[in-house]
Amino acid sequence: MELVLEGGFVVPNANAFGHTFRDYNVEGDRQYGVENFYKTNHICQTYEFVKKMREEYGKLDKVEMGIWECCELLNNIVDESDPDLDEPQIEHLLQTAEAIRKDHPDEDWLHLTGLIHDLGKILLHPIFSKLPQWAVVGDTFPVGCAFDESIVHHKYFKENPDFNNPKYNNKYGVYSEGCGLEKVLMSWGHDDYMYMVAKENKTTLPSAALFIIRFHSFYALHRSGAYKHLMNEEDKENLEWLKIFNKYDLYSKSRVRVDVEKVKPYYLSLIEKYFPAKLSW
Ligand SMILES: O[C@H]1[C@H](O)[C@@H](O)[C@H](O)[C@@H](O)[C@H]1O
Ligand SMILES: [Fe+2]
Ligand SMILES: [Fe+2]
Repeated sequence: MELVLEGGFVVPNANAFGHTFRDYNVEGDRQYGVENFYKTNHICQTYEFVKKMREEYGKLDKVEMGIWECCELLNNIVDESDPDLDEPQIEHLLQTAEAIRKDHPDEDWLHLTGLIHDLGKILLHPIFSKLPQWAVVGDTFPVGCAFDESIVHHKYFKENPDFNNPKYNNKYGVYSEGCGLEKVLMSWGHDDYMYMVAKENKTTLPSAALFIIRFHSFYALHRSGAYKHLMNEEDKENLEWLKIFNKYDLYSKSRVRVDVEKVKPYYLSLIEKYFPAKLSW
């Protein structure tokens, strides 16, 4: 009973644990850990915290390495916020990229976006002083304005200091109608970091790719349609690509293995096309 979409990527009806995807309410050890993760995440991600992290990690002075090198470093990293997957991250990157390639064979930029979208999780590695999980993974949301009800485990925001700050706890907060997501500070994590890395290292990927990387965990926007009042025209166009991308990011999380050595030459050629050989991280 699998649903077949246009080109050939088959959307499975269960995640790696045999549950429906993104179900934050099923009972079990994994879910317990995920809920605890969001509790800390929602309490600690404040406007001040995000500003500090963007400043520190925006320096990109931690290490020099290539894109593929980083993929390999992610080999032992497991994301504790994810209710659908507990495989090492490199599997997820290749599964996403390969699923996109099946349905959109000519959009090579989108294949590469699939491969690199989660590379920011390298912040969990000891070379980045091993940031805690709550500051790297999980869904993201704007800070500096009210936390929308559609964000997973919303109740934990009550303990976030910004929740009671009148500067931040209303619809627009520090932003204005149609100001553009470019200007919006998002909770700190792998998305914003990888966006900075790609941009500052002068990738030639199109703007839709950078948008996908930066906002792929922003489910309140691309799944629930919240925060639309902050978007500008360019955001609206890019959001369509993000929605296409999300299907592969989410539903390729199954136990299907990818033959790394077989697909590696193809991805190395894309990396060469869109990135310098070494990047500053
Ligand atoms: O748990 C997951 C995981 O951390 C993903 O990488 C992120 O993009 C998702 O938004 C999140 O729900
Ligand atoms: Fe992600
Ligand atoms: Fe992902």
